[in-house]
Amino acid sequence: MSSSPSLIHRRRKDHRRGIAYSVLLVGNTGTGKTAFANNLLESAVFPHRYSLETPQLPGNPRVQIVKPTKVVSYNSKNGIPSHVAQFDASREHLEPGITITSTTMEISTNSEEAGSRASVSSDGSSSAATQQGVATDKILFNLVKTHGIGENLDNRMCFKEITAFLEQQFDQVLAEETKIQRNPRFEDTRVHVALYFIEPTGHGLRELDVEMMKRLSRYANVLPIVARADSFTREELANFKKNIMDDIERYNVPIYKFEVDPEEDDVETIEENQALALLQPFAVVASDTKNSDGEYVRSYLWGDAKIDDTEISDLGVLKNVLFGSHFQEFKDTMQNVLYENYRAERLSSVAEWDVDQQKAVSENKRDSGAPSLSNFASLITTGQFKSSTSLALRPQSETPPVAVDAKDSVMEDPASPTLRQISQSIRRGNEEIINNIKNSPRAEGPGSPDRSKLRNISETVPYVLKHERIIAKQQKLEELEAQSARELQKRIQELEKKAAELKLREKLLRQRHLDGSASSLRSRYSTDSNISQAAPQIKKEESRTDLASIVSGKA
Ligand SMILES: Nc1nc2c(ncn2[C@@H]2O[C@H](COP(=O)(O)OP(=O)(O)OP(=O)(O)O)[C@@H](O)[C@H]2O)c(=O)[nH]1
Repeated sequence: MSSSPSLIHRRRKDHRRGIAYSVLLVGNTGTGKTAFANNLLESAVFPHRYSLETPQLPGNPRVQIVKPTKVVSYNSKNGIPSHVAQFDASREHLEPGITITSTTMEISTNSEEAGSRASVSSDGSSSAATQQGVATDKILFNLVKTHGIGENLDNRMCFKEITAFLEQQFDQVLAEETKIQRNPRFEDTRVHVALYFIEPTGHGLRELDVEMMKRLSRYANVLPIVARADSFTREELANFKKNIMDDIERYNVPIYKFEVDPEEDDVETIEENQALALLQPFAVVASDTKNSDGEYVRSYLWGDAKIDDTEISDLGVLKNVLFGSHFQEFKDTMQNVLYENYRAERLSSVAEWDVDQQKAVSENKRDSGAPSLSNFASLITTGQFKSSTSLALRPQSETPPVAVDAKDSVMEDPASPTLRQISQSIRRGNEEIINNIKNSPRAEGPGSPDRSKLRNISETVPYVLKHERIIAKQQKLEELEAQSARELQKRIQELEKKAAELKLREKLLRQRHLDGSASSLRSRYSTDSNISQAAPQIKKEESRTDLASIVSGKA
């Protein structure tokens, strides 16, 4: 396929800015994501949560930070979006829910490295750089990291925050694509690869792992990673890897598999992919310590282990897969499979709103040529458009059901007639439009109704997406407010309980004080020595009864 001049122009610009590539590190807290990120970049870019020192840059002159770490999730305290705040690793655990951060770096590769690192793609052809006909020397690398997974009592919030973030990156590209006038400075931040760090339990996958990987795989190529692999003996590691892969098969988790196509792939690619498939899940050992030779090592009581040693860690292989052999493959799969599916679903849903609106207008015998924006506005005001109903296909699940909160279950309730109706009519409407366009060449005329429907879609999409984001933020705020109200209520109850306890104590003390005065009175005025001896035997319970009756009874 020949490239148009404008496409070539855009590619040249991309080349100048660097090829955008995003990797997401997800996993429970403490699984070694930060150490791994620093090892991946061979540079102390990221501070650890427990370390108060900001890392001294750079260990690696080829890595330049273009945009420092910032919070990109909508995570708020007092209703102020935290993405305006700078990220502070030592305070991350104080935030509710989880935090997602993004750091953009420019990785320079000299021509030799560009040849070896980013040249061989899965189909044996040359990759990103050479396919574009220019020598690549820059990758605009966006590293996204999650913080705080597994720290909350209820981890359901994590799923929502991560998928909302990934979805938002897709939406931004979709909105940009449908604009008549595109922004030449638009930055594509869609995630190409998600590395999911599995805790080294030695057993297999947990429900959280299965659910998280399933959700991630709708938006990115997911690679499961065995974290802190030095926790195992050789045999234990082999067993753990096997258990993980068995669970992935059993629960139908659509991770990225290094599959081969004997008809398409050359022998070398087939052998490489087969070896990588056998190695999956990659087991990594990470460290922030360097030995005197400048190599990253983990120093144990019994000696040092080099983290690049392929005998003990798959880190080197993984690096090569990410930046070398599968660089282009990951980009292509995300764009051509994951994003395209998402886009088709999204546009279908928007098309349906338009179709419904036009139907409603024609039923009311009004002009059906209303502009899309007003269609959209009326959808919102009439409540026909429910932003929270994402119609993207859910992957088939055999997972044991994970409890979802009430709002979720309402949103995703298959029995919900509105959602089902919307979904069915979207498909019908969309198929109809596509069929009409395919079957009738005349329909491609500038004035045809299908053409105008498509134009309406492209005009409507950015507004729909923007509205959805506003609604999502509003929902998030409401959730946070509800959470604060619950916490406040709990605190009030605790304080009331404490106050009651204090009151009781005060009463007891006063009683005891009165009892003390009574006994001293008795000892002072009583002539009978027995009475004064009996007085200290008054029990605590008795002290609560009427002092006068005790005194009169015993006197
Ligand atoms: N034994 C072992 N320890 C590791 C490994 N990688 C990291 N660690 C240690 O594990 C601890 C946590 O590592 P981090 O890299 O901060 O973990 P993280 O996943 O980024 O943690 P959060 O920032 O809380 O999400 C640190 O003490 C690391 O030195 C590893 O491969 N093996």
